Amino acid sequence: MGATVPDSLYEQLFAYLDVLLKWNARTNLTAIREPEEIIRRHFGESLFTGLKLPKAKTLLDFGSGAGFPGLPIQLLRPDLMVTLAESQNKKASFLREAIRMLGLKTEVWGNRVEAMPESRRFEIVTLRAVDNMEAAVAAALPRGSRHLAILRTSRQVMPDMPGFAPEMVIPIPGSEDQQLLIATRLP
Ligand SMILES: C[S@@+](CC[C@H](N)C(=O)[O-])C[C@H]1O[C@@H](n2cnc3c(N)ncnc32)[C@H](O)[C@@H]1O
Repeated sequence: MGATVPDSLYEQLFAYLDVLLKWNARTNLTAIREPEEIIRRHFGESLFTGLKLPKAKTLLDFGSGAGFPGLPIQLLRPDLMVTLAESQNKKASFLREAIRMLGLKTEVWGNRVEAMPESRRFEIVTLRAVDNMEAAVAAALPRGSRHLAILRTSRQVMPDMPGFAPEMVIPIPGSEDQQLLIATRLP
């Protein structure tokens, strides 16, 4: 991955890691606590996703948690208008702080995605590790105007995605069975 993630990004990624570790020591943002694991799993999978996504102007990260995959994607693709949707207050507060500290213009929607005005649509919607994938995909469908990008394990049942066709399933390098599913809206 080092060959494709620009060197200029590492300073920002380490700054993000630093603030995440500080917040995670006193509030539970992510169950993964080891910095090496955070880099490998959270950063690695998010950056891999960012490298594989089609060109677009807008992206919604559905249930962003501590910012994955949306925030590393934002760092990798500063041209993209990224919205991080996170319904838990403390996680949304962390995301606002990380964005301020990194000097980004990323939007945080600190509520459930279902509460967004119906008119809000995004070219790409990403979903990773959301608790109820079926319900989340159902809520994500009307928000995605072109693509859904779902990080899932190969053992999970393929979600029902009416109006979308699975286009690519890409294994995540270095993981046991994680994969990136990209689905495209049917014409
Ligand atoms: C298990 S965490 C995963 C976070 C992150 N995507 C990751 O991969 O580390 C799922 C997050 O989705 C949030 N969430 C679940 N349903 C949501 C909804 N409908 N709208 C906004 N956030 C939601 C939860 O609050 C939780 O923080």
